[in-house]
Amino acid sequence: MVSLQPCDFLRYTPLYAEKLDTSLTTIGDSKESFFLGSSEGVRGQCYPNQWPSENLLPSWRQTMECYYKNVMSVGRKLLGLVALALDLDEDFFIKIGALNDPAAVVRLIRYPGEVISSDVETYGASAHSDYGTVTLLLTDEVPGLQVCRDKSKQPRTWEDVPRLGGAFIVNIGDLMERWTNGLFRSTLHRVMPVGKERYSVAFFLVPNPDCNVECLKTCCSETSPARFPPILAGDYIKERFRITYAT
Ligand SMILES: O=C(O)CCC(=O)C(=O)O
Ligand SMILES: [Fe+2]
Repeated sequence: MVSLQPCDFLRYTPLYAEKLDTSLTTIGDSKESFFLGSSEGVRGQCYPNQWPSENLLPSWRQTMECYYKNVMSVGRKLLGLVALALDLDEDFFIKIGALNDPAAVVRLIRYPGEVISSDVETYGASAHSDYGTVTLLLTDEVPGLQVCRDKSKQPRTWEDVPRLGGAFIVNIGDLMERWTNGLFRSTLHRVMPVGKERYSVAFFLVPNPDCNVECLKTCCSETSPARFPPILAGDYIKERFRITYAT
């Protein structure tokens, strides 16, 4: 069994390395990407980012570190709003330590314009939901992103997600679905190839690996018992990554 450590993710991932829809028997997703984590805290020291040389990309490191800090601050605020919506204190997720040293990552993604062959079923990103709490996504003007509003219904219907200038697209992640007992359903989405190069920047707000994700008290009752057993965020994420890169 492959044992992936958090540091293994902070790197470049080549085309077809990942298959987000693990039920597919086709080749991997047609995208390449670069992952960046926090430069601060214990995590930043234990799992340093891999920076390209300053000569090659002047100021890139500072730009990305600044982006990471700012998007993290938006993510924290958003989790405060989620907590309020769930009848919890605004700082609930802070108080339980979910964001003490979070394993949140920024992912810079490039989808190539050309398709390898029209006979092969390929996706930029095959159907999936993100693993963490919420995802804040920025895209360029190239279409391709689609959402399935009702993931329990077959056959699935997909809708294009338009880009809104100056706004983030927000996805609910699977850990949030577990925390809320399905009240906040994780967003099933995919990226279709449209024959044009496309870029996006995703921020996956993943909590501390040692954070115990168990049904929130405001989300279960005698008539609506917890549907998911408690799990450590780190164990959950590691397993999802393992499957995504193994198939
Ligand atoms: O590129 C996009 O618009 C979406 C990317 C995505 O869903 C992901 O990386 O999880
Ligand atoms: Fe995604």
